[in-house]
Amino acid sequence: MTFPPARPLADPASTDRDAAPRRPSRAEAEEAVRTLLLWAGDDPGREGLADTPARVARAYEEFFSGYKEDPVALLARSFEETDGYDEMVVLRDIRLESHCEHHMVPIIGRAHVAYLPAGRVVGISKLARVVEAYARRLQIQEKLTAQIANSIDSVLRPRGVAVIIEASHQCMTTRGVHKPGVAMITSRMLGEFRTDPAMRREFLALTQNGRPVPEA
Ligand SMILES: Nc1nc2c(ncn2[C@@H]2O[C@H](COP(=O)(O)OP(=O)(O)OP(=O)(O)O)[C@@H](O)[C@H]2O)c(=O)[nH]1
Ligand SMILES: [Zn+2]
Repeated sequence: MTFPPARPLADPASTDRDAAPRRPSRAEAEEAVRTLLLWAGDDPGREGLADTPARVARAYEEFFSGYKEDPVALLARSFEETDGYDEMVVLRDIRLESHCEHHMVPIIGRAHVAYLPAGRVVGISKLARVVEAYARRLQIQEKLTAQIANSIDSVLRPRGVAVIIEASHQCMTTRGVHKPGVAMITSRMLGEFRTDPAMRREFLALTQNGRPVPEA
């Protein structure tokens, strides 16, 4: 099973007008940044901005590197020698850096991920890498939360998966409604986390201790 980008980019050589948009060249991306600099009211030719289009293109490669990641491959390697360990595995406070798909500005926060092993466990860094693979795309928080939980569920087939994301959206703090300090909290509970209130309570007790959400 693979989780490709929502709509894969077309082959650059394609002439099919109905195909998905082709990936532009780096030069075209830099030209687009120059246009935005002009739109902002500045002079892209002045010294301080001369290298900015190239820097922005590089930054975008980093911010949106998740499109190249395959979360299924990240989770594919699991370990069965656990001596029957079947309690909750929780990764708390995974730093989350994403970008909102409406305004392309940062979403900053943290994610908590848990699962209930059914015979197999996965390297813990891989759970953090799955968070990163989906976060480094254009997102809304609800979809990000669901994608993380669904991919762990479908690859690892555990007895349950729980994901909570607490994040601050720069599109709400630095523009528009200007409401700093507001945290958006989303969760997705699958399997026993959904059906067993005691299991859910234990996960919440382990992860929710009232610390403030990092500011965006
Ligand atoms: N549900 C959800 N909404 C989000 C997320 N990130 C940003 N938004 C919201 O998406 C909405 C987009 O609304 P629009 O009315 O199209 O955009 P806008 O005119 O810029 O709206 P304002 O932000 O209110 O100025 C805004 O309310 C954003 O706050 C997210 O992760 N989940
Ligand atoms: Zn936004």
